[in-house]
Amino acid sequence: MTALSPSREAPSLEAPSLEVSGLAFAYPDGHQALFGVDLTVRRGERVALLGPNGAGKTTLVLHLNGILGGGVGSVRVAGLPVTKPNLAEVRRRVGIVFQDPDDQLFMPTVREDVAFGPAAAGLRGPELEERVRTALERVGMADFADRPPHHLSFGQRRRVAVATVLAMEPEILVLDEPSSNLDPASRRELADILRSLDVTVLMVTHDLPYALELCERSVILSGGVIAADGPTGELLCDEDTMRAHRLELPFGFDPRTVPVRG
Ligand SMILES: Nc1ncnc2c1ncn2[C@@H]1O[C@H](COP(=O)(O)OP(=O)(O)OP(=O)(O)O)[C@@H](O)[C@H]1O
Repeated sequence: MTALSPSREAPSLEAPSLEVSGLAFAYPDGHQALFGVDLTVRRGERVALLGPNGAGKTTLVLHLNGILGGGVGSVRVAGLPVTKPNLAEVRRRVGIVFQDPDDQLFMPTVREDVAFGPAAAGLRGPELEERVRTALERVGMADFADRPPHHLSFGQRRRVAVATVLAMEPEILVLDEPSSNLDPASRRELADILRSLDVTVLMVTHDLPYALELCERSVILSGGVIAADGPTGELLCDEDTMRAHRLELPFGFDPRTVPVRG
């Protein structure tokens, strides 16, 4: 891996990608959104973060790269505590793909959007070009490098948004509703891309079949606490747990009959 800056601290290879310990957080208006969340995600795992509306999923995700902070407890990314002095390195290690790709794409061309993060971190010349090319190839968008992002379809823009994050060579890729607004073919293609990546993934989703397809493990966050954590297939078959946390499978979908791909 190319060093982006001389001061960059190497991630600990022994540490889990993500360690959240006792995280409790109230918004400034006093609303308590998290009540002591413990979550460990090991290197290379793909984990779905499930839960009803208002459960605290976004609040938790915004703590992973320090957009929110100041509560109780701790978050570590590859061993590095998420604290103010570490924010630049934490934000390189935690790549968040937001639900709306237009929140992440703002440059005149796809190439410039994907280059933006690594260039801001100091990468230049052939190394930067190589980083951009690799990231776009990984999402199947190499032929679109010179196009303006706003000329692309929604599904293509989402792939480019994933590439902007991959270009930073993150420790963990966090995706917020990655399957939303995608047609069935784009949904499947994105699943194939995510499955092919050699990176830890935490995926926030209400799309339970997508969670089953992509993530061997799921965590249910409900009422600001982790209510369940286990193999996705088992959780989705646990009718009491599903009902208790307002999780519903699509009509006719039977998780017992879906083969889980590695
Ligand atoms: N800026 C804010 N100020 C006060 N309360 C907030 C704020 N943002 C979110 N909340 C509250 O915190 C709780 C958790 O919200 P959060 O957005 O984290 O849930 P979520 O699980 O991501 O929900 P959804 O599935 O609907 O996206 C909710 O009760 C919400 O109303």
